[in-house]
Amino acid sequence: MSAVETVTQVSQTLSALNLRGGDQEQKTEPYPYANLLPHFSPEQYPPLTPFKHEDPGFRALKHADPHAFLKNATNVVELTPNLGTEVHGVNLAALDGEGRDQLALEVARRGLMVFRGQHEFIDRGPDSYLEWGRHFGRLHIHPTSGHPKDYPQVHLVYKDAKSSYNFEREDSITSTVWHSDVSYELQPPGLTTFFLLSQPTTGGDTLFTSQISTLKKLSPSFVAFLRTLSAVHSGVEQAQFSRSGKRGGIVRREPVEHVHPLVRRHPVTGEEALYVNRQFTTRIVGLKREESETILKFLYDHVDKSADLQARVKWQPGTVVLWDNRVTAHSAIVDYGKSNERRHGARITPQAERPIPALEGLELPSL
Ligand SMILES: O=C(O)CCC(=O)C(=O)O
Ligand SMILES: [Fe+2]
Repeated sequence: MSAVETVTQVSQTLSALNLRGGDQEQKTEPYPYANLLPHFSPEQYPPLTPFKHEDPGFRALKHADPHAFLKNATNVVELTPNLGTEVHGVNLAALDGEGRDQLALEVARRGLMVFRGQHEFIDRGPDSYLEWGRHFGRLHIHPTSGHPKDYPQVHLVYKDAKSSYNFEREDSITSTVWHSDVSYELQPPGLTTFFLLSQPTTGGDTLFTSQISTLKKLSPSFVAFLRTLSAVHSGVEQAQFSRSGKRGGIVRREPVEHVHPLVRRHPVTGEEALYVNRQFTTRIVGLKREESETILKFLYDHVDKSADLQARVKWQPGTVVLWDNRVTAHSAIVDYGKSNERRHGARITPQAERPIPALEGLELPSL
């Protein structure tokens, strides 16, 4: 083969490869949720201000049949005795105001609800997510997380081959971090909606636990003591994690710390729930450091190992999950890292009331 022939053959091979590359590109579908990819605007937000929260669950209490929103259900399964109901056949996108109120009440009662087949809800897009969330309360804007461009109220979780905006700890043996979302806020979230736009073939389930049941496991005299306590919840570590370059590296609102009762009462159901979590609770007010550390460690260990109080959601395309952030805790499971598949989730996070102490009149010191 002459040098010219060799060059011609090489260039033909290259153009064939290019062509194939081109073909491949044409065949690769554009990502349908590209408009919802994480965006890290450098915008700065002022501190959140207090507001009056009116819980939608109260309205449902007055309804003759608070389960009317489930009338089209084809299957309703209790995931565990302690928390979680899975529903098939109900289209969340079609729920009117009364239906949404009833949903809020049922999520308060069951802690967690999993709705399958919600493609319409998910595909309606971000304006519809905001309209949905506003029914339940003032929408929280996360101080550090990524959000779809122009929609700061939509909190995103995201991981693919190139990037990860999860709250992961490379220096830990576990990805399990039980938490109640943004509990450092003065008025942390209540009825919370979360769904995946993209998910790995396997893995990436989400764990939930009932903080009502966690409390019920403890002896009455210990619970009576816990009711007298309050604890500091801090957003400082999350902000530092972000400032260190992880999770987009943006802090849009200065981190805050607030004191909440260790045992809070749900405003609608009246149930008492443990309200501390390993991610954000830093110390119990008024106790010596060692006492605070020992009690918190005991409570976190109790949550960690109480598999009998937990439910695990396995995601399917079209799954929408709702939880009551006041009476549950949850954790992502990051077991899919090696597959390099995309996991992309969106959360709509209405804030609720300032946590109500189970012990009436409990003094909550301001920091
Ligand atoms: O990614 C998950 O499974 C849970 C994420 C999470 O904790 C949240 O969005 O609040
Ligand atoms: Fe969370």
